[in-house]
Amino acid sequence: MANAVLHQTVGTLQLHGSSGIHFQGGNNSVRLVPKGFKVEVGFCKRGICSSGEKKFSIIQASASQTSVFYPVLSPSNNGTHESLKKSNEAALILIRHGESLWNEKNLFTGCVDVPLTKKGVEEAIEAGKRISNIPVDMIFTSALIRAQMTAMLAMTQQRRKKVPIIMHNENEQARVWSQIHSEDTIKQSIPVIAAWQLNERMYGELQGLNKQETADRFGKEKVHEWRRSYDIPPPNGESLEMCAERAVAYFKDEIEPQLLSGKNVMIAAHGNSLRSIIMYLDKLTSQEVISLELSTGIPMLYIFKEGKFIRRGSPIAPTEAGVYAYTRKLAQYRQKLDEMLH
Ligand SMILES: O=C(O)[C@@H](CO)OP(=O)(O)O
Repeated sequence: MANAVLHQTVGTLQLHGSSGIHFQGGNNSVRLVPKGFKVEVGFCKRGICSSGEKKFSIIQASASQTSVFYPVLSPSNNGTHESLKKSNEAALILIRHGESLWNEKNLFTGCVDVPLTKKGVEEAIEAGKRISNIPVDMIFTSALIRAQMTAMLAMTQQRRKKVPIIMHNENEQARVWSQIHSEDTIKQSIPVIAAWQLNERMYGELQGLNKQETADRFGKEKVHEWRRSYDIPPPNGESLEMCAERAVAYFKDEIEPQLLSGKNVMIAAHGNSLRSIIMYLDKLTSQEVISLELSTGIPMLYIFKEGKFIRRGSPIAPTEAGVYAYTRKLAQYRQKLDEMLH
C-alpha cells in the first residue's frame, strides 16, 4: 500500500510505495500522481489528499519542492528549452477557435457542440504556423469540439514535433486505460486538458437562433445588450460576468500554476470565455470589455514574467505582429532551433 507523508499542514507530500495517490484540489479536480514523485501542494487553498485509506487535509500550501502535477508534463531534456524555463518566464497563447458551421450560418452557438468549417480548419492551421516556433508544453481547451479541433490542427504546425495527447482523467478507468508506459514517449508528448469551464458562455434560449432574425424580432439594442453587456444575461443563459466566474477561476487555479512553473501554455477556447480571461489578464473594466472583440483563429501571445502578464499580440484586430515580438529568450530559442534544423 502506498504510504503518503504530509509534512506539517503546509508542505510537500512524498509518496513511497507501489501505487499512485490521488490529490484532490480546491476545485475538486482529481489527479493521479505516480510513485516516486514529490507533490507540491501549492495553489490549493483547501483540499484532500488520499493514499490508500489515509486522508489528509491541506489547509494552505505553498511548498517549494519539485512539482510534478502530471507525469507527462516533465519538461523535455532539450537544452534550449531548459534555458527558456530557467529565465523564469513563460509564454501564454490564447486562440479563439476557427470558424464553426454555426458561425458560418450566423447562429447563436454557446455550449452547442458544433465542428469547424473548412475555413475554420484553414484558420487553425494558419494560427499554428504563426506560433510554430513557440515550444508549447501544455494545452488547455474547452470541452467543445471546435476548440479541440483548433488546438490539434494548430499543433500540426509546431516545429518541435511533440504529440498533443488528450488527458482522460474523468474516472479511474479512463485514467488507467489511457496511461503511457514509456518515459521517452511521455517526453515527446504535450498534455491536452479539456475543461468545461473554458466552454463558450451558455447562451440559454438564444442557442440555435439566427442572430439577425433575433435582432429583427427583439430589436438591435436588446440583442446587443445580451451579446455584449457585462452583467445582463440572455434569457436563461450566462452573462459575461457569470462566464468569467468559472473561466477565470479555472485559469487562476489550473493554468497560472503551470505558467508559474515555467511551462508555455496554449489555451484554445471561445469568444466569450477568452474575453473574460483577457479582461482578467489586461485588467479591463466591465465597460472596456464590452468593446473587446476576438477574431476566429488568431493567436494572441502573452508573456508571463514575475507574476505579470505582458501582452505581445493584439486581441482587438488581426494585426498581431506582436505574436512575433519574441522576448529575448524566445528569440534565442528560435535561433537555436533554426541552427539545429538547418
Ligand atoms: O454564438 C456564440 O456562441 C458567440 C460566439 O460566436 O456569439 P457572440 O458573438 O454573440 O458572443
